[in-house]
Amino acid sequence: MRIATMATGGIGGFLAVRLAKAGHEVATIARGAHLDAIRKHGLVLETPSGTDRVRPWMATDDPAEIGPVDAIIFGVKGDALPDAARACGPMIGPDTVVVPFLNGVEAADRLLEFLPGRAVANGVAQVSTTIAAPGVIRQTGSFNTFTFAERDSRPSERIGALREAIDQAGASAPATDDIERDLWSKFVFFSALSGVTAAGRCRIGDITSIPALGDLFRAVLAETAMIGRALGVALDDGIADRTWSFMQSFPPDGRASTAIDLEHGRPLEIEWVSGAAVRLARKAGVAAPMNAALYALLLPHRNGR
Ligand SMILES: NC(=O)C1=CN([C@@H]2O[C@H](COP(=O)(O)OP(=O)(O)OC[C@H]3O[C@@H](n4cnc5c(N)ncnc54)[C@H](OP(=O)(O)O)[C@@H]3O)[C@@H](O)[C@H]2O)C=CC1
Ligand SMILES: CC(C)(CO)C(=O)C(=O)O
Repeated sequence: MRIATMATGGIGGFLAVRLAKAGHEVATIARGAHLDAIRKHGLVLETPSGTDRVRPWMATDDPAEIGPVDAIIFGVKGDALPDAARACGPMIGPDTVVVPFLNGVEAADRLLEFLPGRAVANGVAQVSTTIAAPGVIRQTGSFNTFTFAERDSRPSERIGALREAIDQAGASAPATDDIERDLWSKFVFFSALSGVTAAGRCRIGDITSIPALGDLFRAVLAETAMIGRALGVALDDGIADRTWSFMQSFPPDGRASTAIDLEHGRPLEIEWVSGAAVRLARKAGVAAPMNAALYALLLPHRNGR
C-alpha cells in the first residue's frame, strides 16, 4: 500500500517504521530537525525488543510532493489538527482513507471541517511512543493496538486492507463493530488518567495505593462513562469498575502523556480531553464536576511555558 504519516511523531513514526519494514511505500511527513534526521539517517524505532531503522519511500514537509495515497495515518496533537488536516489535501484521492488516532473523541468530526467526508474514518490507539530525539521514535512497554473503522463502523475494503497491512507488519489492528464505543472506552480511562496524573502530578502507583486518589480516579471514570451514555454511546454499566480493575495491572510509574507534557512545559491537550468531557456533558445536559475541576486546575498550564 502507499501510506502517508501526517505526521511522523509517536503514533505516525511507530506505524511508519513497522509498515515500511513490511514493504509498504511509506511517505513520512515531518518538519525541522526531525525531518532532516529522517532524510539523513532514516527513521529509527527503539522498542523494548530491539531497534529498527528504515529509509521511508519519501520524507518531506510538503504533501504536494507525495500526491494521492491509499491511507493517511493521522497523528498530531489536538491543537495542530486544523493546519495538518488542511495540508493533507494533495494526498487525498477518490478512495483515500484518513485515520485519526488522536486522544479524545472529537478528531474525526473535527477533520470533517477540512477534508471530504468520504475520506475520513475514525480510530483509537493504545500504545506508548514518543519522539526521543530527531529521527528516533521510542516505545515504552510493548502494548500496541490500533483500532479503526469507517465512521459508521461498517466493514470496507480500504479499512480491511489497512488492518491487514498493520497486522502483517507486527502491530495489532483488531476488527471492531462499534468504533464510537471503542473511542469512548479509551476516553473513559484517559480522561481520568490524563486529568489525575497531570493535575495531581502523580503516577498510577499513587492512584492505586492512596485511597482518596483512587476514589477521585474512579469518580472521573464513572462521570465520563455517564456522559458517553447520555450521548447514546453503547457503554455498559460495568465499564468504570472494569477499567479500574484493569488499571491495577499497569506499571506503577505509568502516567498520561498530558502529565509528561506538563513536566516538560509543553502545551497540553486538555481542550480535547478534560475540556471535551465538560463540553460534551453540557451538550448532553448532564453535570461533569470532576472533569471540570481537573480541567480548571490544568488551564493555567494549557499553553506550556
Ligand atoms: N504517542 C502515543 O503513545 C499516543 C498518542 N496518542 C495521541 O495521538 C496524537 C498524536 O500524538 P503523538 O504522535 O504522540 O504526537 P507527537 O508530538 O509525537 O508527534 C506529532 C508530530 O506532528 C508534527 N506536526 C504537527 N503538525 C504538523 C504539520 N502541519 N506538518 C508537519 N508536521 C506536523 C509535530 O511536529 P512539531 O514538533 O514540529 O510540531 C510532531 O513531530 C495525540 O492526540 C496523542 O494524544 C494516543 C495514544 C498514544
Ligand atoms: C495512556 C496512553 C499511553 C495509552 O495509549 C496514552 O494514550 C497517552 O498517555 O497519551
